[in-house]
Amino acid sequence: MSSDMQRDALDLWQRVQQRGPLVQCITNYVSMDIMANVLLAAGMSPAMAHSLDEVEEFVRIASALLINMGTLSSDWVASKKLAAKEAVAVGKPWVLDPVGCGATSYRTAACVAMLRQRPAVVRGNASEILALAGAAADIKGVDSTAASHEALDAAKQLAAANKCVVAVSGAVDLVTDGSTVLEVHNGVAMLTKITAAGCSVTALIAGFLAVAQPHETLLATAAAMAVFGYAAELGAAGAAGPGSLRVGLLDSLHQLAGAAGSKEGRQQLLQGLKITKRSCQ
Ligand SMILES: Nc1ncnc2c1ncn2[C@@H]1O[C@H](COP(=O)(O)OP(=O)(O)OP(=O)(O)O)[C@@H](O)[C@H]1O
Ligand SMILES: Cc1ncsc1CCO
Ligand SMILES: [Mg+2]
Repeated sequence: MSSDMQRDALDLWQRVQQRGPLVQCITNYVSMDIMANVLLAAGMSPAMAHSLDEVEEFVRIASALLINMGTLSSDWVASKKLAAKEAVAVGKPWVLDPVGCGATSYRTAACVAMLRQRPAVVRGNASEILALAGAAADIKGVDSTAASHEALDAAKQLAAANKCVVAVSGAVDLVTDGSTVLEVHNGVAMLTKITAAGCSVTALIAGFLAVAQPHETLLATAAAMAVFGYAAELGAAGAAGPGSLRVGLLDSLHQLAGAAGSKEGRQQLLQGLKITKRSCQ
């Protein structure tokens, strides 16, 4: 059975396929390859551009911007701040991935400083979102030690205080604007064994925002997470482990990009995308 939310998510995915947004990624050394491949398989155009000398000009030609705090260093922080400021100035949506927030004081402070640059969406794992909200949080480097629901109050507080959407990834992804909470029930646990799966889904969110109206930000974020998780489910069907899941995920994303163009494909997507409104907000 499909709901209005499934249909709206499908509509956004079709818009992504029609427009093929250019997503500028200021990311980390680990995620560059898989992130670019995820965006390409999803029908978008990735560009990894982080030099202080060109970030502002690049933001102006991009459809949306992703800023990721992995493999952090001070020169990159300067680029990230400049790019975020330009994105806000020219009205391009930008998305923050606070990788490893809470692991060191330097990283936490850098993530909090980026939060002040007005991202449209923040997507992190539960430990990262707890730390970003200033809650006592444990994190194992860049890996979460908490479940998504444990970070729901922190996510709602962050979203309300910063007028943005906050997404917490996990077994169930939670997406909130501070009042409404959407749940995404797609994905497979083995995704946590592929490095930068979370980084890649955050880049996908940026691409969805490029084709969404500002009032659609909450659903566009959930839709990106649902498409990614559903592709992982399809890719996991024939996978022997994380290596073949990584390949299967890319192949399935490409299949779902094509599916947006046929009646049977759209039916498959309506059945596969599992987005619901959380009843107990
Ligand atoms: N137990 C699980 N079951 C199903 N899907 C999961 C599970 N845990 C995570 N996922 C999915 O895996 C993806 C990555 O989420 P995760 O929380 O692992 O991100 P992350 O910690 O930021 O990853 P990374 O730092 O490696 O990029 C998301 O799409 C999420 O829905
Ligand atoms: C493993 C790792 N270390 C810094 S960034 C990154 C990618 C997953 O977040
Ligand atoms: Mg991460």
